[in-house]
Amino acid sequence: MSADLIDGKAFSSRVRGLVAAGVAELSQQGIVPGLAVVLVGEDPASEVYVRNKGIQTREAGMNSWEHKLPAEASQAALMSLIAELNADPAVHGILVQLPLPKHIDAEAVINAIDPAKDVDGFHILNVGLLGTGQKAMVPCTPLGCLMMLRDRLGDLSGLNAVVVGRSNIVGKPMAQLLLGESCTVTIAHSRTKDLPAVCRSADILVAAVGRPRMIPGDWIKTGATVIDVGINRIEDGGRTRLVGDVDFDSAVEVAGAITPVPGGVGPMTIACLLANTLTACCRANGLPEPEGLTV
Ligand SMILES: Nc1nc(=O)c2c([nH]1)NC[C@@H]1CN(c3ccc(C(=O)N[C@@H](CCC(=O)O)C(=O)O)cc3)C=[N+]21
Repeated sequence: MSADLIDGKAFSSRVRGLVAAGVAELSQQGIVPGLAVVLVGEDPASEVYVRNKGIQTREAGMNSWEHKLPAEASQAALMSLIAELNADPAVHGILVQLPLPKHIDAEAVINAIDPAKDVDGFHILNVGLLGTGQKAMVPCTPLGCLMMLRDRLGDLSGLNAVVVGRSNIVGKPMAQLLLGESCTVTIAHSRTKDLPAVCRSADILVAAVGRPRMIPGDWIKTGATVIDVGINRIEDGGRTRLVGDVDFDSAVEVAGAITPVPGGVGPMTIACLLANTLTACCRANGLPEPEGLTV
């Protein structure tokens, strides 16, 4: 048996099409959504990623700004940039690329962002809104995963969902979203007892641990839907390539459906960033929210 592939690349291009249509509608009222991305320091991988975001933002018809600060930039300099972006009515979304250099208090920076412009959904206000089932800005990666799950499975209620990984960025918000869909949710992590057995109980398995190919096929229930959030760069015969947290070759034999890496969750993350920027812009202007792009 071989699992169906959940094509995140194709799905993300549909999402970006919906965003572009929403942006075009807004433009008739003279409104252009804008996303500001802040990058501190010069990590080559981050720069590639930030450049891709900029390209896709402009392709959707939105304004895009990149603010690059040197690695040694002070906390105060970063805070004053955030204050400027908060006050700028042309900026509807603010993303501060993580991780930040060690001398910067990342929590303080994130919580200084206007929650209405927090398109990453990392501000404590948005975390609390999501946790209490209220309208929030939802973190992009979990939002993209949920879109793919709904598309594949329709109603998720009553399904056993296991999220492996408890990060604030993916694991915890993913679990909240699945609970909101009435799944029975387990958050597993490095201290979980008998992780293989816990994973085998999952109808929906979301892997977000950041350890290359950690989850083999024999941890997966036959027919399960597997969402692989991991994007790990590994050495393979002198070359580097990307692999997920799931051992794709063995998992594909057991799962009912699985996201590949690359071409799965990654492209959906960027598409959802654009979706959140459109949503933030609509809310800022008191307009109805785009359909199919929010939870
Ligand atoms: N505040 C903040 N928000 C983020 O959302 C955020 C961040 N900081 N810091 C870095 C991580 C990383 N991240 C990725 C998104 C898409 C791909 C992506 O599209 N990957 C392609 C492969 C790209 C390649 O070939 O390298 C894929 O999976 O198909 C990768 C990585 C968002 N992040």
